[in-house]
Amino acid sequence: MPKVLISDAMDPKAAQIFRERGVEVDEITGKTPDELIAIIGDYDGLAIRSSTKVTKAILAAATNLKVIGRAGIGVDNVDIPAASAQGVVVMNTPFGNSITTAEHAIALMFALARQLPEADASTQAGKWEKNRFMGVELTSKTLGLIGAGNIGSIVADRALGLKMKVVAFDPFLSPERALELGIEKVELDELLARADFITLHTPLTDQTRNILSAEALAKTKQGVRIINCARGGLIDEAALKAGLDSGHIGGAALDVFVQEPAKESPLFGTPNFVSTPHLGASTSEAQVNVAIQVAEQMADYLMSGGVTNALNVPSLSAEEAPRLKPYMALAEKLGSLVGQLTHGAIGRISIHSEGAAAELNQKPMVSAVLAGFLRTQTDTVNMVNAPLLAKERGIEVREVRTEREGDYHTLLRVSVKTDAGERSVAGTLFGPSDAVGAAPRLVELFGIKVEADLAGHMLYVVNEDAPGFIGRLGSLLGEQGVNIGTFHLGRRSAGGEAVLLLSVDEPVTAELLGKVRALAGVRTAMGLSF
Ligand SMILES: NC(=O)C1=CN([C@@H]2O[C@H](COP(=O)(O)OP(=O)(O)OC[C@H]3O[C@@H](n4cnc5c(N)ncnc54)[C@H](O)[C@@H]3O)[C@@H](O)[C@H]2O)C=CC1
Ligand SMILES: O=C(O)CCC(=O)C(=O)O
Repeated sequence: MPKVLISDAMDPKAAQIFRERGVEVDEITGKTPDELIAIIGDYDGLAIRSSTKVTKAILAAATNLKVIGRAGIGVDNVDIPAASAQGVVVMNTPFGNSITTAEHAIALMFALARQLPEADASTQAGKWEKNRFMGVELTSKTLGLIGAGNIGSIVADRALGLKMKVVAFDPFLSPERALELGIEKVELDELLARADFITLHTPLTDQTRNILSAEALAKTKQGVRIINCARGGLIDEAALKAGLDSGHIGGAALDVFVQEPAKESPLFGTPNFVSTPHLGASTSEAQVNVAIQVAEQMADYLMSGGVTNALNVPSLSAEEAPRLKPYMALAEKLGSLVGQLTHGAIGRISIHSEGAAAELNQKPMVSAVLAGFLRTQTDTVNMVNAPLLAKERGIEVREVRTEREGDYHTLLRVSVKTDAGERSVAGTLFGPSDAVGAAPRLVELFGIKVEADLAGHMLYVVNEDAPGFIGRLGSLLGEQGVNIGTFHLGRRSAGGEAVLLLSVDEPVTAELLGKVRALAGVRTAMGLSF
């Protein structure tokens, strides 16, 4: 039974769903990195929010880990390249807390417009300072949106409802989408010059880090009010403090900080500064949503191989997974076969699906071919890191589909291009037509028709097609005490090149290969394993 660790506070629904789905679950929160390193080796899955930092060191200790599930959106607390290199799937729940976070941004905008936190503190201190707290209306003001994705577009919708004008800077926002949202797409400098309020809704990336730098803040309108419910690091906090102190910035509200938890900050105590402790996603509705979603996604993956909302591997629904399973087995075997039979640098791998195979999700099959191929070179490859490793090795990967059926109802062909030219192998599935339960079968090897199961240990021989050869080989194997399980034969033309694929009970030894190669008519002989 797979085992999951929930290492951050999460709605109890998550643990309930894991158990209902047959996944064992431990909830152990508040561990230090070293304490986590000591226990993580026991788990197949790790469910987190933002507190657990999944570093390289933690991943190195996570020898059984298959999936990390983030109950939320931002995954900047996970070392995704390290997870991918280790073959660990990283998933998030992209929509479960968007409304809640957008509402928090709107709440903070109101808090700034009417100085609510300071007015509250003053009133409860018995001061009744009616003249001190003069606010501004939101109606007709311009809201500058940096990032108009899921959360940004909900903020825009709410702001339009408040009769604000919304301008947005987002290089990936299409003009059609801007029109649909009823907002104006602008460049960053124009947004800075026009906005009365600025709200940030981008991930923290190399491009967005310090997007509100000292220089950018200097371009903002006098009295601008700034809200950040996305990530610390998007705003230069020292420059923000200087802008608030000088009065150029009329107010700032931060839910997120460069250093979290933010137990101290030069910004604390600054007039017109409002803060919350990364509460953007903290509503009961959002927490139930993300807990249910993360547990369902992780359980799907651990129990049936379904992949949803993964950031480092193509999606594969739990319904698709059983249909694709035999194809992935076929793809992996074909990849492994070409990997074992090909020597020298590979420039390109092409994966061509024909007939029924072409109607399926190709990405998992491509990953399986690459994993099978690369496993002949490295032990640390799997479906998750195979595309990455192929890229690192400079292998171009091509995907071709032909929906029309050829000789077979369904076919996968894997071709590799090396300095010596391009060669291909092809396989099909035998068995039920919906593929569930069907068995992989090799049908073509380097242009020669041959029918073989690729399983266990095999002897591969290329020889000249001449009378007596099979007898000589059979006698040799008998003398060497090698038991033949299955025997498959194919030839390019009568008297031309022939291939033999024999399944044998034990791995083919170097000594046996030497003797086979010494037989008259043998061009190549190799041992294969699947
Ligand atoms: N405070 C909190 O508790 C929460 C914070 N978040 C944060 O909010 C962020 C946004 O979430 P979503 O809207 O769901 O993400 P999203 O991926 O739907 O939207 C992000 C938008 O940022 C845009 N973007 C990317 N690079 C940009 C750049 N250089 N300049 C301008 N725009 C750029 C993208 O095109 C995209 O439209 C998350 O990455 C997460 O860090 C999310 C949930 C809760
Ligand atoms: O889990 C949380 O409280 C934080 C949510 C968040 O920052 C996110 O989903 O990106």
